[in-house]
Amino acid sequence: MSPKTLYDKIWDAHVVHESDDGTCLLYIDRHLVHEVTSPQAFEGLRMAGRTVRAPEKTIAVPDHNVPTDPTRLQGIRDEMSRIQVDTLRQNAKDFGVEMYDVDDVRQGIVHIIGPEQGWTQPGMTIVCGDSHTATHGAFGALAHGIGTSEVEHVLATQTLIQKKSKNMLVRVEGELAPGVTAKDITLTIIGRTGTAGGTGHVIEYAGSAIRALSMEGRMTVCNMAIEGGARAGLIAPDEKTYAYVKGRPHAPSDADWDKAVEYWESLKSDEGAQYDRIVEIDASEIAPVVTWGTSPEDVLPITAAVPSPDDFAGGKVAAAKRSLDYMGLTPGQKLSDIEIDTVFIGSCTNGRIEDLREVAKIMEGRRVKDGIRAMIVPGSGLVRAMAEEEGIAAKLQEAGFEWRMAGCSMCLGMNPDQLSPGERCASTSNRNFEGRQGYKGRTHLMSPAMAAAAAVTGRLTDVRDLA
Ligand SMILES: CC(C)[C@H](C(=O)O)[C@@H](O)C(=O)O
Ligand code: SF4
Repeated sequence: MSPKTLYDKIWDAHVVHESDDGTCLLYIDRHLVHEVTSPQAFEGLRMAGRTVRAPEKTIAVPDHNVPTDPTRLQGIRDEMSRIQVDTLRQNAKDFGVEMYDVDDVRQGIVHIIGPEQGWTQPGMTIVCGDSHTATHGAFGALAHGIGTSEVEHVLATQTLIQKKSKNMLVRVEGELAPGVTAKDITLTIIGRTGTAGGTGHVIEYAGSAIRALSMEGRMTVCNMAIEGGARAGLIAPDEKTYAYVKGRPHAPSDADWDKAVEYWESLKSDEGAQYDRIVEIDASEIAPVVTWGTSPEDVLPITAAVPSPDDFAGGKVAAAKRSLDYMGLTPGQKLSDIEIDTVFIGSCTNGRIEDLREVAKIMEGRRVKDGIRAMIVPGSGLVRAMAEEEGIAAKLQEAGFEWRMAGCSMCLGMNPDQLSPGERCASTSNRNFEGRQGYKGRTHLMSPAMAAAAAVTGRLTDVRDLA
């Protein structure tokens, strides 16, 4: 048998049928559903008189539209958002799908609660009507973002029609320098390969720097695979993965656990497996980075200066000009001189407990600069509860942060947490597109540590320089 990649193995284990043109029907192990991309899918089922094929493998949670202040418990004021969340509630009830509602401590961003509740496990196929489903790949699960018509197909059949992607390997070897985190790794990769670098591929992240990351860090890396153009991101499971999954509400237990681990042990790319593309990165060369433009590939070390359109070629010249204009930046300006108005810590990229601990560590003995709006939005009710129990929440509030309830929040402008026109934000989220965080809002992507440093000084700041 020829050597297989991790992607090949999970793929092969889930093919139900293959057509002559290579189109496959894949069995889906887990289906995560949120309020934005599911209403028409459930409506389609209803009109066709169908049921949900495997409600026990389906879980619903509202996250994008929910306000993150406690008033949401009295009902959502915005009509569109209220209708979407009410519709999810009704659909979950009608079709027998479990839902973590806004008053449930398990509620949170769909990609945070999947792993947290043990729904996400190695070797599984996982889908969600959301592009950042790639996050779950950190467990060695094949996790695809899908569209609403596919959501309907999966609800009805528990299968997905897919063509196999190519294999891409991103190997990050060596040790990270102090102040450099998983977010810097994933942004640096996209800076290097571009937002189209992974097109048509599933990326497997490997190498000693990836192995050294916690599960939280690995989720941060896989979360942004989609920003690098890939169909999914994957990391082979290991002892850290098993330790994270073990004991979670939906994880296998007792004899099932042993059987599961035995299978998970086989989920590694074989020696000699072929990749269509290989990218190698030296971890020791990665710096704390920020984005300067309106694409996640616009990445530079914080020690650099704002580029000039002349630094680019082809279509990128005009794109850079437009970006700089939108971002209100001048070529040659030092990145660390850029003043910010807002700091957002949260999202499915960096809203986990480890991220909040990192921020708390940086804020030790420091305060949010006067006049800066800084908010922390835990990725789930459980992350929030854990941070409160550990005393992190109180410390961060004392340091000047707002402490919110779980949701996508300011990661995208679908709920009340938004930037005003022209406002500039140091953000731990994953997209810096025009208007992403609010009309004419300006986003700089970075790690939680770097966002905390920006909160202290009121400008983009090298976390290594904090006095
Ligand atoms: C609203 C949803 C469909 C969207 C996605 O697919 O990613 C959102 O989560 C995002 O991050 O832009
Ligand atoms: S936190 Fe942001 S990126 Fe993640 S699912 Fe929500 S809107 Fe999408």
